[in-house]
Amino acid sequence: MAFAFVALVILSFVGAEGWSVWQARQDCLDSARVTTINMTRALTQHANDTIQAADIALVGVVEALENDGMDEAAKPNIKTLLQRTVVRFPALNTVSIYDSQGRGLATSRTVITGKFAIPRREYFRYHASHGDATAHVSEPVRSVTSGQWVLPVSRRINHPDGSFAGVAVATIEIDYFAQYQNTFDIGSNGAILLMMDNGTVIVRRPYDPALIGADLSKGRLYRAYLRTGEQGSTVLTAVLDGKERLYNYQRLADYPVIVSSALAVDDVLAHWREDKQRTTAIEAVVLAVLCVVGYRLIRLIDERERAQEELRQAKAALEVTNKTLERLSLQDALTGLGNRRLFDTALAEEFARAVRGGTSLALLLIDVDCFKRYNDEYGHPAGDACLRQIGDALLRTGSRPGDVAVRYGGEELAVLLPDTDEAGAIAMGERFRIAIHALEMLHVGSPIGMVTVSVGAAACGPGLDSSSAQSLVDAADTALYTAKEGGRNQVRAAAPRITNC
Ligand SMILES: Nc1nc2c(ncn2[C@@H]2O[C@H](COP(=O)(O)OP(=O)(O)OP(=O)(O)O)[C@@H](O)[C@H]2O)c(=O)[nH]1
Repeated sequence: MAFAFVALVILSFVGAEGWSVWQARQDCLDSARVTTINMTRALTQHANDTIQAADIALVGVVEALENDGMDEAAKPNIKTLLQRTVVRFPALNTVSIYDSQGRGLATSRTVITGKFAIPRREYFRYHASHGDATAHVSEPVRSVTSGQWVLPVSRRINHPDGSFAGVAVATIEIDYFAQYQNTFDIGSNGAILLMMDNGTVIVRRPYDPALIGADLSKGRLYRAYLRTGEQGSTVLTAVLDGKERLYNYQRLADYPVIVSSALAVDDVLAHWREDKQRTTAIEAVVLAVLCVVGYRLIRLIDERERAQEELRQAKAALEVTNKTLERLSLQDALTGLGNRRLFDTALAEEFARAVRGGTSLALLLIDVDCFKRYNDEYGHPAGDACLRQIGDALLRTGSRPGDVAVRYGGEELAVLLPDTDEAGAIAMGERFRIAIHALEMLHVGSPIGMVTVSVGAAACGPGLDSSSAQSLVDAADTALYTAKEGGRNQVRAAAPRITNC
């Protein structure tokens, strides 16, 4: 029972613990998901605003060029316009103008490090072949004017007749995005990614220049993006570093760029794990105390129940012993009949019952005839044996269950007969006398040579006064005396005065 209790407590604890661990893990991941959603939103807004700033700058530049022309005379003004534009939009690295052949016409930069021409650039070829007047965001490239990694945003410049006049390009330093990414707390294993919507990396945190321009279109995150659409969340193990992360991603509304932020599952759960270890240790101690106390308590209850059971058994044994002792204390050891004590108690009870119930009560006093001579002739032990046989005969000679047969004293026996009148008492006395005579025990000292008894019978009926019990005994004794006087071996009733009382 105590072990069952301990097992039950431990099982309940483990079950509840398992459920709460799962629940707490889910809660942590849910709140991390909200964090990544908010981060992604801020990063998306920032990327959108930055590209939009470049686009707005280009709109002004292209408008001015298309209105004022791009000939040699306009060049100084163009340069000033470009430099002012860069100053107005701090996100911009450079704003440059290229002619229809891809040759550099003007740039906001004062120093040009590379070859100032872009005929092979993807965006140049795009604008040369597309007449649309929208901004074009290209994959990151190394700037031809500064050599830095930049994100080009470009617009087509048209001649008045709508033919291709060249390209205006505003570049945003990749570092500008990287610095903004660094303002977020993503733990030691989180990640932020800005990529083209074809899977080409613009910049990633942790920063790695080797990753700029890398193709992640085969990656799991990109595949998740393709599956779910413009935005979503997912838990993935990154191919780049093998870390399991909770990702949130979103495509910019106006530009072909995707932003993703991610927190490592290990980082997310680290705090919780620390707390969990602490609380689990405390819970384990409490559980252990509970088990020990509960175990001891149940052992004590068991022991108490055992002690109570032993006590119950001892009490039952005692009751049996008491009953035996009580029976023995009321029994005559020689004849097995009741003893004088039993007679006195039974007489008082039966007499009271007869008074209460208005019934009759009879008493027989039975005395062995010439027993002194029997003893003298056959010896005292033989006398004892004779008395035993007489006792047996009394018990055998069908008295009613309520009758009480006792050894009244010495060789004198008595039988109390409830609800019996004088006639009944005489009849019963006769039956006893005959039964004893029928034993045919030799007695040379007796007038008829056999053991016989004399019986004195007395009875009393309704209207008794309760002090008359002794009168009944006296009457039976007198009757017995009369039987002896009358020659023994006979039944005599008491004088009418007694029996009709
Ligand atoms: N063996 C034996 N004898 C007993 C016992 N109790 C009484 N006696 C004897 O019974 C005898 C009774 O003798 P008495 O009272 O003189 O009467 P009786 O010889 O029977 O003569 P009557 O009663 O007149 O017929 C005595 O000798 C007692 O010793 C007993 O338990 N065992």
